[in-house]
Amino acid sequence: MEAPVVEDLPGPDELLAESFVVRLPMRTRFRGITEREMVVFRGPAGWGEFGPFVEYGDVEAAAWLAAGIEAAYLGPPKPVRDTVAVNATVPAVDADRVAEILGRYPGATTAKVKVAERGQTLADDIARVDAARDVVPTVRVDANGGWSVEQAIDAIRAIGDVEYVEQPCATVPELAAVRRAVEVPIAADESIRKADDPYRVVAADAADIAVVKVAPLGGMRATLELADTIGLPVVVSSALDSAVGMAAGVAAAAALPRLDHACGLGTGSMFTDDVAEPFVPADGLVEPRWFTGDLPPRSLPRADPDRERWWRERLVRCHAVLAGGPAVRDE
Ligand SMILES: O=C(O)CCC(=O)c1ccccc1C(=O)O
Ligand SMILES: [Mg+2]
Repeated sequence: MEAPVVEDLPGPDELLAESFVVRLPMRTRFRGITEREMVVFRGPAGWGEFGPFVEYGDVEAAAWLAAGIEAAYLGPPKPVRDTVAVNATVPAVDADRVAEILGRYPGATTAKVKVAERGQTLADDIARVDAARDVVPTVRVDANGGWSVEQAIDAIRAIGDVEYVEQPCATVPELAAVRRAVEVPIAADESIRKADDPYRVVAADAADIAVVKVAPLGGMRATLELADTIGLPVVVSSALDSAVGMAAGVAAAAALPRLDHACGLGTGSMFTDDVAEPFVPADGLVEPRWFTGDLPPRSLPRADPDRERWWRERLVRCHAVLAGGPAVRDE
């Protein structure tokens, strides 16, 4: 794990002093989940989020805590733009639901459509992508590593023209093989977000675009640093963050010297409730906002008490990882 992002790592009690464990129900199943839980906590620079997916081990999850601490203690980096274009995100739903989902992203001209979902067929993917093409001019797809090289090549040819294909296969060599075989640009997501070495993607010529997510990369500044050194155009995307985590994603996107693609920062509309006013696009754009004041406490969607305990204990363990305590590894 990298060095802590703030000079003096605040203690776990301080992080939890003004914090809430929240549960955000989702409108539509996404990535196999129907609700998100996370901790939001307040520091001198505003609110930060700690919401690693529940299956992540403590070492991987510690990067998410580093990102939350950066938000709460350092605040956002200096922006270079006032607005960030966002894509609509379409889960692996039936084609007849696509228009309704796209309706939650007012003015968005780019849709990211999930494909290669287990239990579905290529025909389902094509129908879903075509339904999105009926509504927006630009469509990208995200397979989340669900295809073999052969399947990816066949599917990409069958799906036809798209802006790019995100993570068609699970591994870097597979991405490189697909990229050599097709004309369509390839974006790397998991190969950056979950990799020991995100630069392997570049060394292997495996991608045209890097998808970057602030929380798993350990913060806004770490994301800007990666974007600066990786030598690929980047797309900043959410990790299904609450409005507090989204603020950090939007802030990172707003601070990038160069940003050519719509970002995956519109997922606030997937929740039926949020910890603060969500980032809903207007004309396909979101504006940076930073949460420093009181969050509306009575309307906060709180998690069950046993889940609260689980999250607080998890935060304390991840804090120990950041503090460089006894060496721990995820299996
Ligand atoms: O990029 C987007 O449009 C939304 C974010 C998204 O798809 C996502 C959200 C949480 C976890 C993984 C992913 C992903 O890109 O695979
Ligand atoms: Mg992805």
